[in-house]
Amino acid sequence: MNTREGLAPAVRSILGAAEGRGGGDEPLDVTPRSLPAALEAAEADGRAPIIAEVKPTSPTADGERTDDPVELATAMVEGGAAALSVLTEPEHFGGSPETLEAVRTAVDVPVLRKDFLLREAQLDVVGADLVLLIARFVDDLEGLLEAAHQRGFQVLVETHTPAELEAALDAGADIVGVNNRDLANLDVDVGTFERVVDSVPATARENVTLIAESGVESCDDVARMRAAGADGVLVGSAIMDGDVRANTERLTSGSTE
Ligand SMILES: O=C(O)c1ccccc1NCC(=O)[C@H](O)[C@H](O)COP(=O)(O)O
Repeated sequence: MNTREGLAPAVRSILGAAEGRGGGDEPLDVTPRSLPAALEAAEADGRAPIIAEVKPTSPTADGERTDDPVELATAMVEGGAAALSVLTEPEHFGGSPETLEAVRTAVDVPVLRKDFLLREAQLDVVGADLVLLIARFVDDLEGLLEAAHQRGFQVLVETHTPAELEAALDAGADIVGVNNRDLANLDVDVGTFERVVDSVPATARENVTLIAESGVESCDDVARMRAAGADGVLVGSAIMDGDVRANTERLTSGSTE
């Protein structure tokens, strides 16, 4: 573990649970749907490149959404989402590997497995088009990134600081997220993406797909992330809260109504 110092109790609890979770029996071999291609296709089609997240609950959410995750996911795709993110973390986010499997079967867009993966065997629990590795929490980022790539996964390496972004690029990440949510205290500041991306020379980010994560609520927020260099914008709460299809449509179409 990189460091747990100063982490919010909820995040310490998430990591404790992640350490105790097992893995798969043998290495998976996945054939992924391309995230960069899906983001580009959305743009070419006049849609903002949104990765919509099926997040039944979270430590910062009020209550839990109990409707069928496959119906939610399908509504997100009908609303124009370029890709989906599906929580598989069970204890704090109400997700499961089975949910991801069912969603991935039902849709034809790339699906990210959103979880707190710490060890190689945990990659082998369920197939997905991408897996998330959080730079702050993974001890051997380069090793786990390579292990995921060997299985065919695309990898979204999540960062929050300039140092983490540089470490992700040094480790060979080609899809990098900047989380506007600080996992130390769960505060959200949508200026984080701009500051972190600005701190790294443009040449270092060439050929890297950049994803802005968390705290995006409005079309103005989406436009702001895109102007700062985001190739895709990952949105959870603002889509999960209310009519999922209408919320996705609003953000992908850029409508301000
Ligand atoms: O969302 C949380 O409450 C949370 C708490 C502790 C660790 C991680 C958490 N979220 C992870 C995420 O990255 C978000 O689910 C994702 O970026 C979407 O964020 P949002 O659009 O703000 O729901």
